[in-house]
Amino acid sequence: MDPVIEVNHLTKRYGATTAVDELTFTVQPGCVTGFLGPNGAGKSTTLRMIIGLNQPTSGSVAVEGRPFRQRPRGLRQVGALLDAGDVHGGRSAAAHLGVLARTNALPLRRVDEVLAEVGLADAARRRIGGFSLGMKQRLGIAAALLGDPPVLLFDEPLNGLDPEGVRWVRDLFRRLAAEGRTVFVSSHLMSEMEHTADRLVVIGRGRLIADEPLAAFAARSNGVSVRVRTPDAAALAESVRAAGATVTRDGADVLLVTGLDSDRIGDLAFERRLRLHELAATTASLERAFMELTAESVEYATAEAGDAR
Ligand SMILES: Nc1ncnc2c1ncn2[C@@H]1O[C@H](COP(=O)(O)OP(=O)(O)OP(=O)(O)O)[C@@H](O)[C@H]1O
Repeated sequence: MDPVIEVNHLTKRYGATTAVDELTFTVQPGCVTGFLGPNGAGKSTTLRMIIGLNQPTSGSVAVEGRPFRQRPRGLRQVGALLDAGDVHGGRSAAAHLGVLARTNALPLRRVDEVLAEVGLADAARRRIGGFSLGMKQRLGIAAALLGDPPVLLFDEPLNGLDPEGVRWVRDLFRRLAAEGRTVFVSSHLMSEMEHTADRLVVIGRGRLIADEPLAAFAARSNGVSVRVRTPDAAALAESVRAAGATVTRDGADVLLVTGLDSDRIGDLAFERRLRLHELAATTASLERAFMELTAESVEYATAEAGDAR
């Protein structure tokens, strides 16, 4: 499938600060892509350039093959939640969305539809000023959905949501992706992305660190482990060792495997007709992969700054 968002050698400088540095990646439709990086890595700046709110210093961005324009059909092409706090507190939720619908030539019935979709139907007439951060996030998501767009960008959408809200957002993103839309979601926390994203674009200091499926990202890190529960532990341990992995036994039926990803372990078990009762990359290892890889980028950036002197 053709990529929907194409970021090509994108660079943004603010004076001496290079916020985004020669970034190149693509985002595909039909899946949730996480845009991950530590604070200040350049995620918001990149998202703003994708929708034309910031101009690149150099490089380019295309959405569905050409630079994105807000008008005339912007909200029908791309919906974005960039800053949930950036709303007029004196307006009601319905009035806020009503203004957006009118100024973008969208049918007013969409206002009630999206408010219902994000669970704010009962709060439609309340002033936004009295909303919790979680409700503002829901309202921002409603605004992104207003034009029923094929492309959706969300900057830190899980901020301020309670656990029920987080689950709801994850389900919503999955559904939007299953409908064939392009869903690009930023976060600075791997723990938020590991149950949300299918693919990851990871950046550090404005530079690309990884662009791959979540499982491949986990497997790249040294020391990443996959937890396997199997009644055939001894036989499976032998097979994965033979394939080059390191195995630690954790009780009678649990193996912790490093050096092979879960896809490969599952395939090996299938080939040897060994039973798997559980197969999961461990949470800590994904977080560790992220920390290791972003730490490397920081060292790299520092070394390079030294070279330039
Ligand atoms: N308008 C601006 N003027 C000057 N510097 C800026 C501006 N916007 C961003 N920056 C700088 O660019 C870098 C990247 O910022 P950006 O907000 O894009 O990062 P981020 O990954 O979204 O981080 P966070 O998760 O903290 O929002 C930071 O060093 C930031 O201070």
